[in-house]
Amino acid sequence: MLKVNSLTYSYKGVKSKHDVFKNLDVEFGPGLNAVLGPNGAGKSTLLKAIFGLLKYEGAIYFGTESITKMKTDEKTKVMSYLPQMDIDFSMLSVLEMVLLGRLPDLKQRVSDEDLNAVMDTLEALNIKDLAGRSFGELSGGQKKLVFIAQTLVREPKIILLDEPTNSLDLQKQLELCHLLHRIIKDRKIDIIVVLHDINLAARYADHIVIITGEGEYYDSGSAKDVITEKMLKEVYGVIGSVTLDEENRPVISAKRSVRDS
Ligand SMILES: Nc1ncnc2c1ncn2[C@@H]1O[C@H](COP(=O)(O)OP(=O)(O)OP(=O)(O)O)[C@@H](O)[C@H]1O
Repeated sequence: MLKVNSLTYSYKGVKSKHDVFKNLDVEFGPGLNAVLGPNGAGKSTLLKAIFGLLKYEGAIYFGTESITKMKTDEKTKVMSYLPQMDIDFSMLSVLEMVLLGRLPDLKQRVSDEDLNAVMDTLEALNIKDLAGRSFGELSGGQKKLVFIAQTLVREPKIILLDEPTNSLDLQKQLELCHLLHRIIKDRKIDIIVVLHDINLAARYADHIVIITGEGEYYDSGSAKDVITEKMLKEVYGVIGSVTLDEENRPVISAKRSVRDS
């Protein structure tokens, strides 16, 4: 699976430089990986680095292959990526938007295989009825599901999703996590997902990576091992309790910020 070795990255502006990571080491596990951490920790930056959108120091490996050294077209075959920021308007239909997800493999003519893959993905996300609608007219949550479909319609080895549950209602959040599990099982791929909902991560993730507000590695492992009252306080600055549900998964109840006495 993916391994990040000694990742160092700073955003360089015209006047200033913002250090995000200094020698960050992270190892992901098989299946569904959740990346947790407070605002500004560097979660999106980590996904961008993995997908090759940033010039960083360090090395990222997929098994024994160096992702850092891969050419862009090789990288897009191995991975697909859903960024946090989506475009909001497009004249394309939902079907055409999702078809764009297969762009790296598309021939001059769209094949039945491409169309079937699009319709199967729309069906899996329960949005087949939107196929003919214009993307620009959809609600925020429906647009999000279309972008998720665009990411899933290809068949890469790794899928990177930055806050995919944002703007989805509760039922769709749960259905999406369930679907990700099904995809992992059916296609034998690995998924890395940035989440803010700790309970959702605890319920669905096979492996959790926690980054501090300073962009440092804090902990990783099973939900039961890493989601603790100590972690909530040290990483999120929150006083809360952690209990185990009937499936032995941690459930957090946040009580107050450490800043509020
Ligand atoms: N283009 C940029 N130029 C300068 N600084 C940036 C840029 N993008 C992000 N940053 C800074 O880098 C740090 C990490 O940002 P990043 O978006 O990776 O955090 P995050 O953990 O994904 O946050 P959030 O949970 O709020 O989405 C933040 O301090 C942010 O202000």
